[in-house]
Amino acid sequence: MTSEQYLFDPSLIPASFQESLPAGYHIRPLSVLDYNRGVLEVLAVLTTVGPISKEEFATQFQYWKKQNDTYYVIVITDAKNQVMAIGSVIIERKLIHQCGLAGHIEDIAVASDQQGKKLGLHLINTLTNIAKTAGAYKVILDCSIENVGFYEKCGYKNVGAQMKLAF
Ligand SMILES: CC(=O)SCCNC(=O)CCNC(=O)[C@H](O)C(C)(C)COP(=O)(O)OP(=O)(O)OC[C@H]1O[C@@H](n2cnc3c(N)ncnc32)[C@H](O)[C@@H]1OP(=O)(O)O
Repeated sequence: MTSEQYLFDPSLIPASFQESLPAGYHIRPLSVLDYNRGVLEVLAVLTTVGPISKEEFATQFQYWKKQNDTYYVIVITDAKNQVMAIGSVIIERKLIHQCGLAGHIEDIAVASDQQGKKLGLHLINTLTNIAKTAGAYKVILDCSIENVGFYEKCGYKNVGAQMKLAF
């Protein structure tokens, strides 16, 4: 039997983050097998996902995996290993701050029927810790006005404006 392929080493998520989750839930790196565990359906609570084949999912997963130390996508699963929540932090390598690292939190989604159980808070705490452990000097994110209160509960501060040019 081959072992499951994760996006990054699961030991980068400290046991204490696991232990503080509500009973029956598990937090771990994205797996290539999560395609069949509802990961795209969870992301659809955030925005349009579009049709993505199993092959396209695997290709994206392998691309992320090859960019070592850059893409950290985590999921929270239930007791049946079905995906209930997902989030990412991308580690940017800068020139400023002496070639400093900045974490960018992206694409946070908790399944509609799982919201309000602190899964979002656990995602953000875990992603923030991953960025800190990687050596980032800051973590930033964009969100709607409606979600500012959530991120404040996670310890983040509202410090500016978001600019966008959509194509
Ligand atoms: C960078 C980005 O991706 S921004 C996009 C974020 N994602 C979305 O908007 C998709 C749809 N929404 C969701 O997936 C979820 O509702 C999330 C991620 C916003 C929140 O996740 P949840 O698991 O429901 O929140 P969680 O239970 O962890 O809440 C933690 C605290 O924040 C509060 N909170 C949750 N959502 C909000 C909100 N929109 N505004 C104000 N406070 C909030 C909760 O009441 C809780 O407070 P408490 O500690 O006083 O009880």
